[in-house]
Amino acid sequence: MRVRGLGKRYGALEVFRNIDFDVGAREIVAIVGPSGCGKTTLLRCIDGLLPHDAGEIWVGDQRVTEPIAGVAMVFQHFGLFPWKTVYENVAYGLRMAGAPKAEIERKVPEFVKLVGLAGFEKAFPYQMSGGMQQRCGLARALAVEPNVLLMDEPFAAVDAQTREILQFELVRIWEERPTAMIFVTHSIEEAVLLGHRVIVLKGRPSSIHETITIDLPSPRTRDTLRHPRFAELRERVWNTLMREAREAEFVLER
Ligand SMILES: Nc1ncnc2c1ncn2[C@@H]1O[C@H](COP(=O)(O)OP(=O)(O)OP(=O)(O)O)[C@@H](O)[C@H]1O
Repeated sequence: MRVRGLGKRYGALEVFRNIDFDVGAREIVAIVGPSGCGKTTLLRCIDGLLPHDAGEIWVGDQRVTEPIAGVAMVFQHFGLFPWKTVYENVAYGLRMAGAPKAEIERKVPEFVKLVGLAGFEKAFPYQMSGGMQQRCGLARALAVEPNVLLMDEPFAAVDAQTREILQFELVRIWEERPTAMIFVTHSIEEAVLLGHRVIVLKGRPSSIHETITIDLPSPRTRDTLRHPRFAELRERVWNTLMREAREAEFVLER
């Protein structure tokens, strides 16, 4: 997918401008930036949920001007229907995409299993931990087999231990089902651990300040965290961000 010259404003507030980047079909691009720089807004534009004011978004040969089937989103607060079971939540995305009944019946168990929720098909969100709910959110997004998967701080609402488990689960799942992925996070460590490239947004209105290639071996594992290059790259992103953060007096999670 590609984004060219993208700009967005909310009335008088210009959020970002001149955003240009590509995401390869098997690439994870992480986006970091100070709070309020427009990361969620950018994802919602790419999802077609929000109109953009300038530029273009292309998924394959399809221009995004409204929600399209090839793009799926995983939300920070899971975005599950509380009155629907795991099975029904995962089926929902497929139903919305117009999938026939037989396909839904085949795919839901497949993707529930892929995210490690087999046996929980009949559970409701309130009966599950945050981590399990996010696995369900991931299954729902993946079941439509999107060309682009958008992740908006997907692990921010779970505890630190669960977050670490889910990060490596995501690596495992992505290795099985690679897609283009845009991963928004406040955590520099998470961006470097998961991303093949990290985009740093800055300024008001924000734009891309730097794109850092994460040349760490894949698949990423817990050993990646101890790789000397990991520390170097984390410092590089940190320094880039903190320079901006100090200027703007933002506080960032390291
Ligand atoms: N619907 C809206 N109407 C008006 N302004 C908005 C709206 N949504 C967001 N904003 C503003 O646009 C800017 C970007 O918001 P956005 O949530 O995209 O930033 P973010 O980088 O995702 O923030 P955070 O890291 O805190 O989640 C902020 O100044 C925010 O207050």
